[in-house]
Amino acid sequence: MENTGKEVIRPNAVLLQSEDLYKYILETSVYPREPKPLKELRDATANHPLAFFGTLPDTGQFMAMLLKLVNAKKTIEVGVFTGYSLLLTALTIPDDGKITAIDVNRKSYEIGLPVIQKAGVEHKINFIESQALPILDQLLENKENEGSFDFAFVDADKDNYWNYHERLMKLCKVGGIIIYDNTLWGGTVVWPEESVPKPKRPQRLSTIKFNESMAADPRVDISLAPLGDGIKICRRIN
Ligand SMILES: C[S@@+](CC[C@H](N)C(=O)[O-])C[C@H]1O[C@@H](n2cnc3c(N)ncnc32)[C@H](O)[C@@H]1O
Ligand SMILES: O=c1cc(-c2ccc(O)c(O)c2)oc2c(O)c(O)ccc12
Repeated sequence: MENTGKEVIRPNAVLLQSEDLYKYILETSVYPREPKPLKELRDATANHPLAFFGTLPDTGQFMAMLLKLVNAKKTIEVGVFTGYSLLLTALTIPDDGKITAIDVNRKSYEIGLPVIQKAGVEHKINFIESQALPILDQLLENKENEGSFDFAFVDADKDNYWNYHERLMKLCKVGGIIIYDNTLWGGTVVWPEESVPKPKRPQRLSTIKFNESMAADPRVDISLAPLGDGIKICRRIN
C-alpha cells in the first residue's frame, strides 16, 4: 500500500463531524475498558508513518463484542499491519481458538509481535505473509475449511473487497460474521468526485460499488455502522 501521507482524511472527525465527540466516545467508553496490551500496541505504532492504518479503538471495541456474541473460535484476518485488530481478536477468542492472519508485509506485523508474545496469545495466530486472494483460494481447496470460520475481518486493499467477499462467503459458516473496514472511506462516498484528493478516488469508487453490490447480495444480512471509518457488518444467512 502506498503512503498517502497528508492526503489522509482522519475518518473519526469526518464521520462524526466533531473531533470532541469522537474524543468523548474514546475517553468515556473505549479507553477505560481497552485491554493493556492493546494500548501498548497502539503506543508502539503511534510514531509509524502509517499509524493511521491501525484499526480505530472504537471499531475494535465493537468487534470484540461481535466476536463474543458469536462465540468466535476460528477466524480470518485480511490486512494485519502492526496487529491491533489481530491482537484484539487473539485476546478475545478462547485459548484453543485460531486466527489465520494474512498481510503482504511481515515487517509491520513484527512491530506488534513482541506485544502479542508478551500477552501470551501468539499460539492462536497463524500469520501468512502473502497477497490475501491466493491464500483464500488455497484455503478453499481443502473442503474441510468450507463453512468452518466463525468470523472474518477485512481491512486491506479496497479494490479486492468483492473478491474477498466471494471467497469468505464460502469459508464462513451460516450465521458467521464478516466485517469490512473503511466502507465510508472518510466520508468521501458522498463527496463530488472533484473534491476528493486524487489518490483516494479509486478506493472511493471501489467502496461505492462494493456497498451497492452488498445491498443486492441476498446471502447476507448487512449493516453499515458509522464506527471508525465505517464498518460493513455482514452475517451469512444461508
Ligand atoms: C489498514 S492496514 C490494516 C490495519 C490492521 N487491521 C490494524 O488493526 O492495524 C492494511 C494492511 O493491508 C495490507 N495489504 C494491502 N494489500 C494487501 C493484499 N492484497 N493482501 C494482503 N494484505 C494486503 C497492507 O500491507 C496493510 O498492512
Ligand atoms: O487513508 C488510507 C489510505 C489507504 C490507501 C490509499 C491509496 C492506496 O493506493 C492504497 O492501497 C491504500 O488505505 C487506508 C486503509 O486501508 C485504511 O484502513 C485506513 C486508511 C487508509
